[in-house]
Amino acid sequence: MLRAAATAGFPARLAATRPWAATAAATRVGVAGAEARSPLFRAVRCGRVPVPVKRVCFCSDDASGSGSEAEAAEGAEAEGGEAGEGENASSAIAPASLRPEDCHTVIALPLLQRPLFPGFYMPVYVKAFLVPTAYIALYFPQDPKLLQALVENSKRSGPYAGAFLVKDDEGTDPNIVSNSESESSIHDLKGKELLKRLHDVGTLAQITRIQGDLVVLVGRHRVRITDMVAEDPLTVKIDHLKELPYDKDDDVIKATSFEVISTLRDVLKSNSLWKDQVQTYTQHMGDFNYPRLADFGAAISGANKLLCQEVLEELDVCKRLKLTLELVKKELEISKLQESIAKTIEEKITGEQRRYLLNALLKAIKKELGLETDDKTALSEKFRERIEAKKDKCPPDVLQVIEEELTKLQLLEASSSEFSVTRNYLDWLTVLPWGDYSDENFDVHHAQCILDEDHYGLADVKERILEFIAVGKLRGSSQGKIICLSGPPGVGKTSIGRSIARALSRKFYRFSVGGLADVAEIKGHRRTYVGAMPGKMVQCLKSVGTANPLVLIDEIDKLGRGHWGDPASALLELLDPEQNANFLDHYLDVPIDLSKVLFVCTANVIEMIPSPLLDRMEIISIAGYITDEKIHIARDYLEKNTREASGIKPGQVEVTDDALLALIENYCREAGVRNLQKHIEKIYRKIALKLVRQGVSNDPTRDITIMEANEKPASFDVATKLEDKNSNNSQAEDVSVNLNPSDSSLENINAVFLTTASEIVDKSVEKVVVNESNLGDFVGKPLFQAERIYDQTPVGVVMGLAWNSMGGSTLYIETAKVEEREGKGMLVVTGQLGDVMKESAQIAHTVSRAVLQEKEPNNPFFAKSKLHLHVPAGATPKDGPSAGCTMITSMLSLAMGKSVKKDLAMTGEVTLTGRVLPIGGVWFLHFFFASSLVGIYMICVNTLYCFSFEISGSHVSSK
Ligand SMILES: Nc1ncnc2c1ncn2[C@@H]1O[C@H](COP(=O)(O)OP(=O)(O)OP(=O)(O)O)[C@@H](O)[C@H]1O
Repeated sequence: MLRAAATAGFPARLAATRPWAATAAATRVGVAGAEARSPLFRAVRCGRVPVPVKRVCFCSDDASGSGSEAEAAEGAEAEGGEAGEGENASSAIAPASLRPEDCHTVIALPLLQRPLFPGFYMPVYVKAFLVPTAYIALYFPQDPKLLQALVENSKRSGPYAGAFLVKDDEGTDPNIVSNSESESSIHDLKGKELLKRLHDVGTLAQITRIQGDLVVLVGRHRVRITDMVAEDPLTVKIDHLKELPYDKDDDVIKATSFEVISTLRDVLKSNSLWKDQVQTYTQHMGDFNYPRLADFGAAISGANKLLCQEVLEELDVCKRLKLTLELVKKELEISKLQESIAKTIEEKITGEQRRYLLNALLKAIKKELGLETDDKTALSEKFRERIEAKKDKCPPDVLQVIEEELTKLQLLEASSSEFSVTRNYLDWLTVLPWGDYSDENFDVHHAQCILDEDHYGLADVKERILEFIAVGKLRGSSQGKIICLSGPPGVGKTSIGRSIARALSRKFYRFSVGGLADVAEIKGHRRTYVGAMPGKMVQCLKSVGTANPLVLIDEIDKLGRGHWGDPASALLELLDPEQNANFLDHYLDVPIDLSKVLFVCTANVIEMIPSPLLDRMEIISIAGYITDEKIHIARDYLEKNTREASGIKPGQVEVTDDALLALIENYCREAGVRNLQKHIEKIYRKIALKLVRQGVSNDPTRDITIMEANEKPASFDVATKLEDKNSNNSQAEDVSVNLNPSDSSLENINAVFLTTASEIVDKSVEKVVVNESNLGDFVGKPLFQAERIYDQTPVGVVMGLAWNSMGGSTLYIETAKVEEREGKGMLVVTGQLGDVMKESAQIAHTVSRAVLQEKEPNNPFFAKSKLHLHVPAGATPKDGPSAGCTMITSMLSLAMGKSVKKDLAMTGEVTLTGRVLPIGGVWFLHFFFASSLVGIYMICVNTLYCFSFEISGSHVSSK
């Protein structure tokens, strides 16, 4: 098997990619002084063509004919001797007795990778077994017979063989390194088949040594195969080829050779690898001549084998030089590319290294100058500084924990995960406002002002808050209390919480517990968890920076029921004044005093608040607003805020009282004012668009522009302008006309002018008026229609009151007689009534009968009449017992033939004995009905009434 001679000291990689390099390494001899001796090397290094000097050449030189055979043999022996130093001397080849020119029959050696050039060495291995690695099977087939024949042949007739490049299989890319498969296939070929695969032109190679399976060849001159003599090993007849005669002084040849040398020199400059090779080769090159230069260039280039074979086959020296020039030029390009790649990579590496070094240097310098300590020390110092300021107020056990953690921090590796856990823990511990309380303001008048400033009405609520402040003033400190504001959405619970904080000069923090299911949100995670965080209360203290803030816990009635513990119980610990002086957060692991925190909770429905929590709270109910209050809130608070927020000036818009009333009655009937606020915002957005479309800009810079225009010394025809401004409102900027620099009373004129200009700006805008008639343009069609369907309620029809999701509404209860006959007394009900309401209707029927019996004992109406009771809006399901008294009144009205007052509505459950039960949420209904239907009275309040009915004139009503 065949192996490249990648000898020690020469990288195998290089041997694989540049066979000539491997050759050089295998044949390296002492090169000291070679550079100085070699004319070609000097030529290449200096860029000048040296004068050809006759000298003894290492190998035969057919082209120049210089050097005797004896000398060549001597050189070969010297080489062989040196290379084989310390090895078996019997393996050395005896000096050739036969002159190369006399050698006409040679063993043909197939070369797979590159042709052998005259004057160059090529080591080959001839092995009897297959080496599976393609990369070392470079030059020679494995063939025991061949090796034997070569040895015998060299002893018998002379140490010569023919080295011929193998042709590629058809369709094979010559640029792709052949694999061991194709190599092994060539070794299977014998005789003519092998001959067919060889290039005709090759090199007569002198076998300088055979040592074991290593055969060292040196190229002598070109030969051509003429015939086959023997098949195994393949022996061929050859013709000796000589270069065509050429003129040494021919300009083209000279110029081409100069260019080759100059290119070689350039390559040499950029490629240090080449320098080595050139040194090695040039010392054995012998005299300089053109054909040798061409061979040299081609041989050391990394060109593919076909291009090299082309050079080998070319006998015209000038053409050969040109071919070589192409190859070395390509080599130069590759060399440049190599250089740039190397440079880029080097830059990248050195850039990073440089930055690293500079950073390290900078750190060291800063440390040396005391400008910066290392990370750990800096951190510790930061934490110590923070806690130093609070040392007096901070509880001793907390100080001890901090100290321990700081010591631990110093011992930990900065890159360890525990370091970051400790650092975060210390960060939280030191940032909390230990014992840091804000000064409270117990001025009742001041608080009253603030509460009135922020909210209209709510007298009870404000009174309760003032009481709380008064107690705080007398005690000297306000105790941590839990106030719970309950009421429908949008009645101002959250905003009152904010106002209380402002009134007391406490910091305000709000968090919602609606849907909160994880106890860790309140109590924090244990520090051992990845990404652990303290609970909401600790976060609150960090964010407000004082230990006595007002904390608003929103939507407490919507607290979730968690899988990870019970949030309600956790909240209990937080809110309970008995427990919260030592509130323990899982993350912080040291007790925090929350007893000075004022907790305000909000809830829509207090029934939904867990009872242990409710037990500890002081409930303040906010019922909702009646129409009158809503108008005030809308006018004085919502409209004002919205106008400012939308950048509209007060003079540019007017929303009439009618419009506000219509808005409240037909669009925003709910208890709160959030929806009303949204509608007002909608109106103002539309007005803003309208104003901008009219070309209005409330940008203050426009006024300044006008003022600047007036600062010029100029006179102004005020009378004319005043006339003009009324006739043309869009000319605010055109006021600097009729300027007369000679006018003496400029100041006065300018003053008038400024007033005029601002008036023009104001007057140029058409005021937008929103009234009842155009309200629909701003907020769309009304959502609610008037519920009154009778101007005068007929006999058997009574207005009732009902509760719904919007708060409440009125509904009519109608009773009609279907037929009257003896024994037909019965009741039919319709109107999607639920079971409770149906039962209520039956009760009403019985009670009515009893009442009529009592009032008009002779009236047989109920005994004889089949009645139909209907509650209109049949598509809406209705249920509940509270329509009892309304139904009785309706039936009695029919029975007695007397109508009910038109402005009378009622509600209340009636027992079978005729007693009216208290109604839940009467206050609620009161507000709605009083706000929506003027003149309707409620007859049932929270006290227990005995049912009676009154007939006044032609009317009937219950009492
Ligand atoms: N009496 C009032 N005077 C002035 N503005 C009020 C009044 N009541 C409510 N508002 C305003 O109504 C808006 C809604 O109030 P807020 O958000 O406090 O309602 P809420 O009761 O907390 O509602 P929810 O239960 O949905 O949280 C706020 O802009 C608030 O300023």
